[in-house]
Amino acid sequence: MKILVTDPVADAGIARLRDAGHEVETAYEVADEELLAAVADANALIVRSGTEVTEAVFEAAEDLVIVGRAGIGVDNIDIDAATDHGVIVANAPEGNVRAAAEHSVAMAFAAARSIPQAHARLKAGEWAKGDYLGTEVNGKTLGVVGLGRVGQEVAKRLGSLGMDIVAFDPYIGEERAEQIGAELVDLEDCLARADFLTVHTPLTPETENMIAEDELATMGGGYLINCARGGVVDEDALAGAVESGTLDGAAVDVFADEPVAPDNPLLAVEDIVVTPHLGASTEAAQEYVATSIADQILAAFADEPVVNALNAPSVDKSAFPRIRPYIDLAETAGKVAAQVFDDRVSEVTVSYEGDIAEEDVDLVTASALKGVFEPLEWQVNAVNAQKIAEERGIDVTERKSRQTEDFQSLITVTVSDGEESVGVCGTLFAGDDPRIVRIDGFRVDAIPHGQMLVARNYDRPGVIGFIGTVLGDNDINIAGMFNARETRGGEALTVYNLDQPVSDEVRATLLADERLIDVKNITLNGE
Ligand SMILES: NC(=O)C1=CN([C@@H]2O[C@H](COP(=O)(O)OP(=O)(O)OC[C@H]3O[C@@H](n4cnc5c(N)ncnc54)[C@H](O)[C@@H]3O)[C@@H](O)[C@H]2O)C=CC1
Ligand SMILES: O=C(O)C(=O)COP(=O)(O)O
Repeated sequence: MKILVTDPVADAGIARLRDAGHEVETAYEVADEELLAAVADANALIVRSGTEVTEAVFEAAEDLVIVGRAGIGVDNIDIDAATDHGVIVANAPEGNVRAAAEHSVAMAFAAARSIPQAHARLKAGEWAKGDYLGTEVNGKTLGVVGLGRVGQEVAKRLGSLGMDIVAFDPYIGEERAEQIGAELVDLEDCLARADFLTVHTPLTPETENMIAEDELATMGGGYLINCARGGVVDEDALAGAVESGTLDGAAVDVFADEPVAPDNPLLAVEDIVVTPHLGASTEAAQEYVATSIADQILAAFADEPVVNALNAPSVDKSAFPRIRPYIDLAETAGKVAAQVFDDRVSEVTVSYEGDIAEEDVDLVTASALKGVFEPLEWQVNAVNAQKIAEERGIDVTERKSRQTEDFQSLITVTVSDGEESVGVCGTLFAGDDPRIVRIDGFRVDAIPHGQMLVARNYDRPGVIGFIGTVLGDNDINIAGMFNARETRGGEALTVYNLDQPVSDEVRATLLADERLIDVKNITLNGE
């Protein structure tokens, strides 16, 4: 497999991929056509914040399985487009949290004690001791906007240095805030009370420019620190507020456009400390995020759970071995159901009975949908199956029951057009041997494999012989068969394993016999 890396990541991550036998290619600072050309034959792409992963990238990269973000923020990745193209997007949300928190604390001190400004003057030979009178954090109030992973670590660190903590985060519980000693308040209160305001939200349509002129005026003094994302704080407004003395200073690590343009207003203001997006740039953080992304890419290649996938059903790693065989079984049952039904599907029900009903089955249901949709020739995988169902107005229902009649675990995929329906039940013999045990109510025992034929016929003497003769005359070898009937002389269903598919012509010959009701080719993988 080929992995393209377009932002610098730690060697340890690259080595892990190469050691697993994959080809890793680096192409830094590529964009537009160059990026599209580089990614065209890639199976995985690794980025940090420097690469814009747009819809065009997913269109150009037909074999792409996963985009790994070696870090947290994914605002540079079009996740909807990834989902549409069935590509997993995963990040490494833990590895650089401490690095980002420490940098935020460092930036608070840098701004409050004018460290970079004093440093520059001293290096230039000037002893400007009298020009700097700093602010202590001890006894002051820290306002945290976004009390997530990084925000909490900053709160803990600055709390231990004697600061009172107020926080604005509509999506965090009181209890969690209390545990770290933060008082949850509304944004207005947070701004008004903060001597230091530190921003730690992701960049989303909701947070874009959430701190602008009015909000800075509400602060009315103190320091603003932004080590989250440029674009959350309005750059012109911040430059203006510090320049005019509305704020005492600011420290900014992230910018709306990176690399930052020389005429960015924040660069021109003496009391704004800036760093070039260094929050995650520590050895430990980079090693952690690079190896975490490498592991997730290897998992994706092996069809194993991708632990930090942002657009795919997740599953607990320890539970995965238990559900793994059911993922394939559900896909098979879905494929058989769709091919036997052969009509417009508007409803899909996936039912779980027995032991499997106790598991987290999101991935199994997605796999069943993949099976249902695949014969219809849509580009489907477990990442986009649910979304495709939604977009096409197909109702998906999941049912679970711990009770089961005959099997330890049973999965039934039922497809319907709102009136007619076909259900296909699958189970695992001896824990890993897949069997189809019911098709449209008929009890069968079919090994789902390769090319199959499902024939519906009236239970009359000679029918099976007739089918065998027609197949034989046409050089189609029967590898196995199973016949089931409702009642003597009633309807019957026969499942054949064949060595090759039945042509339309042969099908027509079979259907010309009045004893036959229907004949369906079923194509599965695994030949
Ligand atoms: N400068 C750097 O190098 C680094 C920057 N980051 C950035 O720091 C930010 C925070 O990262 P994490 O803490 O890991 O994310 P997180 O997802 O753990 O926390 C974000 C918090 O923001 C809150 N939030 C979302 N919308 C909000 C809104 N409208 N108002 C108030 N709060 C809101 C969420 O509820 C959540 O608690 C991200 O933007 C990330 O990209 C992270 C690491 C390094
Ligand atoms: O992880 C994040 O969100 C960061 O902002 C770090 O960005 P970087 O990997 O240094 O480009």
